[in-house]
Amino acid sequence: MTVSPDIDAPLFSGAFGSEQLVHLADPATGLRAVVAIDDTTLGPGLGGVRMRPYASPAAAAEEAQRLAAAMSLKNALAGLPYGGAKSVILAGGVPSDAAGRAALMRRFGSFVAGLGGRYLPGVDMGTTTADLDLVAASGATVTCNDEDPSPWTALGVYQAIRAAVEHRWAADGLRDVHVVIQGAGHVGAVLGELLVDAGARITVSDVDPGRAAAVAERLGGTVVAPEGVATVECDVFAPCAVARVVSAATVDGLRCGVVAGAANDTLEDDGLAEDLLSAGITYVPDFLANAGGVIQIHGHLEGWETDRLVARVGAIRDLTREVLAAADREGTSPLVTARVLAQGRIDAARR
Ligand SMILES: NC(=O)c1ccc[n+]([C@@H]2O[C@H](COP(=O)([O-])OP(=O)(O)OC[C@H]3O[C@@H](n4cnc5c(N)ncnc54)[C@H](O)[C@@H]3O)[C@@H](O)[C@H]2O)c1
Repeated sequence: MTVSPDIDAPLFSGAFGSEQLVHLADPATGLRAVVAIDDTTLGPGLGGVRMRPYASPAAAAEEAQRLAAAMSLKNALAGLPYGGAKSVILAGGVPSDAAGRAALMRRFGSFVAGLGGRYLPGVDMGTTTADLDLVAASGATVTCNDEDPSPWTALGVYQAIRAAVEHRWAADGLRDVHVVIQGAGHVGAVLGELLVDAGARITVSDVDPGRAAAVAERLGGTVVAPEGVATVECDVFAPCAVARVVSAATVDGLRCGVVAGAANDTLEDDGLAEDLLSAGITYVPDFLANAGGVIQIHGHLEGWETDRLVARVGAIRDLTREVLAAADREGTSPLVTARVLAQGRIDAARR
């Protein structure tokens, strides 16, 4: 039998890396989307809907898969009953008018409903709670609600920073600790408040200079230009803006003792965790530090009181301490330790 090269050729490197990879297309509304369900061992795949331009459909699928895999680790490490998933909508085909966008979101919702609850979508970069209401109107179960999870994400990052500072310098609290916050948005601005309330000193950077200035003025911090943010001498660098801030090009320029922030995909590749270790920089894995938002989503679905939510998000501090101590003992990077812990929980549930 001859196999057609077209059939035999791999689609792209990670084509079979997810439990389920679904390509959605609806020419009538302009919808082109990919849903990556990474793993549902612990429960339905929880993860946001991202909408942005992609260079190619393969690039969109690869991003969905990579982000979905990170969601599996995040949910498992946080002890939540969810697997990991993510979807991306290719912005190139999305109509610019409100009615066209609404029709596309409804169609996306009907596709997601057809997955039978295996995927629980929420808000992510480029989508809003209004979009997700339309997705829900088509029968899909969605996880977002009117409460913005960002303050809870900020609280989790704050707890991770506290733990990392205590671990790194055997310090008691954050008094006079200098934290550089990249991104004065929903998470960064609240994180700044928590840090300053705890006695820390902050430097803020944002590509929107007005936003950085407003936060710095309100909290008594200073502003640094976006180009220079990663090389400021400080105790803690907190990336709360874009992905892949720590890269082969930037890692040698870092002048901090700790990297801990909200941005997903902080490291350009996993090997950089070893470089940070060799440079004596304590790295808190992003999927550990930024889990406050998914904990809030779960708490909302379960009807938790605020006290319970504060305690669960606060537990990120203990977990960070455990991960950093175990990494030291094992002589590995915290990324490896956190990943092994999260994967171990998934594997144990699978048995
Ligand atoms: N919001 C959440 O609950 C949550 C949860 C998990 C992870 N995250 C991640 O945390 C990060 C921040 O989330 P957010 O909700 O605060 O986003 P946001 O859009 O509200 O804020 C991001 C800010 O970063 C700024 N920015 C963009 N590029 C920049 C650059 N190169 N240098 C400096 N500033 C830059 C933007 O102008 C904006 O003010 C994102 O990477 C997001 O994926 C957020």
